[in-house]
Formats: sequence, C-alpha cells, structure tokens
Amino acid sequence: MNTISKEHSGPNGVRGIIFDLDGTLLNTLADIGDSINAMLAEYGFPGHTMDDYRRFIGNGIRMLVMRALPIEGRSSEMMDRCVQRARERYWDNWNRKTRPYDGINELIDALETKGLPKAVLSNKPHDFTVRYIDEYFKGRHFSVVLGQSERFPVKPDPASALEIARQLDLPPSTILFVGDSIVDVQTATAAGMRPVGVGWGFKGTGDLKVNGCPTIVEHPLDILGLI
Ligand SMILES: O=C(O)COP(=O)(O)O
Repeated sequence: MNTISKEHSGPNGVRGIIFDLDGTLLNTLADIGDSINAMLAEYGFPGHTMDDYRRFIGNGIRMLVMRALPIEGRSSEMMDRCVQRARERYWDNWNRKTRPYDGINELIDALETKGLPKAVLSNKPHDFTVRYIDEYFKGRHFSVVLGQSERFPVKPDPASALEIARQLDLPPSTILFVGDSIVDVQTATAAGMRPVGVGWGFKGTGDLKVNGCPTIVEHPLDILGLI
C-alpha cells in the first residue's frame, strides 16, 4: 500500500525529506573502522584511527578501501579482493557499536506525526543500507531506502536523489536533503533540492561552511523548524 501523503506541506513548502545514513542518522564509524582495520590486518597492512575513517568514509566502499590501503596495495586485483573481504568483515561486524544519534528517533517520530514522507539515500552498499534501516528503525516508516548499487552512480551524482523524488512524486525543490558531508550538499544542489548540513556527523561543520552549505543544524530536532 502506498502510504505516501502528498498533502503535507509545512509553512516553508517542504513536502519530503531525504536523509543520508552514515554520520547523519546512525553513528556507524566504529563498526566501519573496526571492519576495515580487521581486513587490513589480514593482509598485513597498517590500520588507521577512527578520525582517519571520518575522512575516508563518504564516497562508497570502493573509495573507502582505496583510501585505507597503502599505495602499493592499490592494484585493481588487490582492490577487488580487499573490497570483497571488507564487505565480509563488515557484514559480520555491522551492528556492534552502531547507534542512532541522540534525537534522531524523536525527529523521525515527529515527521511521522506530521505525515511528511521520509527517505534514505546512502553511498553505503544497498544491502547494508536496507539492513541498517530495518534493524535500527523497526516500526518506523521510510518511503524509499536507496544505497549504492549498479543502478545509479554514487552521490554526488544526483540521479539517485532524483529517483527518490520521482518515487515520492514530489518536485525536487520541495525536498530537504539532510547530510553530514559536502557530498550530500553537492548531491542536493545538483538535484535542485534544499541542502541541510548537520553538525553531529563524521565531518564537522568546517567543510560544510567552507563549501557554502546554506543551512546547518546542530541537533536533529532543529530540522522541525525548517519544514
Ligand atoms: O559509505 C559511505 O561511503 C557513506 O555512506 P553515506 O552516504 O550514508 O554517508
């Protein structure tokens, strides 16, 4: 059954919200970092700090693995093996330390009450993205959940964001796109959506400000004031 309400529109004309996943809805940093470090250790490569992973995450798993590998480990054959092994390690370690950020569940519930359709768009592989939403947001409804797959190029290409707008049957200009990284801001802008940067994620607000993100919120419930 299609539960998308086309009726809702707040005073600011917002009719839908797309959320980034890593660093926006969920703090997945430690599970990702631990998994990649475990993969690196298997191949005898040095690991990285969690702060390093804040910088490495954001452009999909292949880019993450490439950034984590030393230059001499980046042949395409080695990359393929390491990406596969990283996926396996992460599949087994995905939910040990991951938690929603404070205030996220309250925000999701408030949006639910308002009847505003919600979606998730991540550069994390699609199967992981769906698994996270199913596990951490049980009983809460997202109209569309899209992770990275063969179907669309990774963010900041706007194709996947525009596909969500199509599925929500909403004009892109009525959609808030909420994320912690400049990749999300670029995606929103390229899709003609309204970018909202968050201050609690992996990246901090410095990059968002330098790159001209027009709106930055410090707490999830601040988003309610934008719709
Ligand atoms: O896994 C990544 O590269 C980033 O995922 P995100 O798009 O949910 O931040």
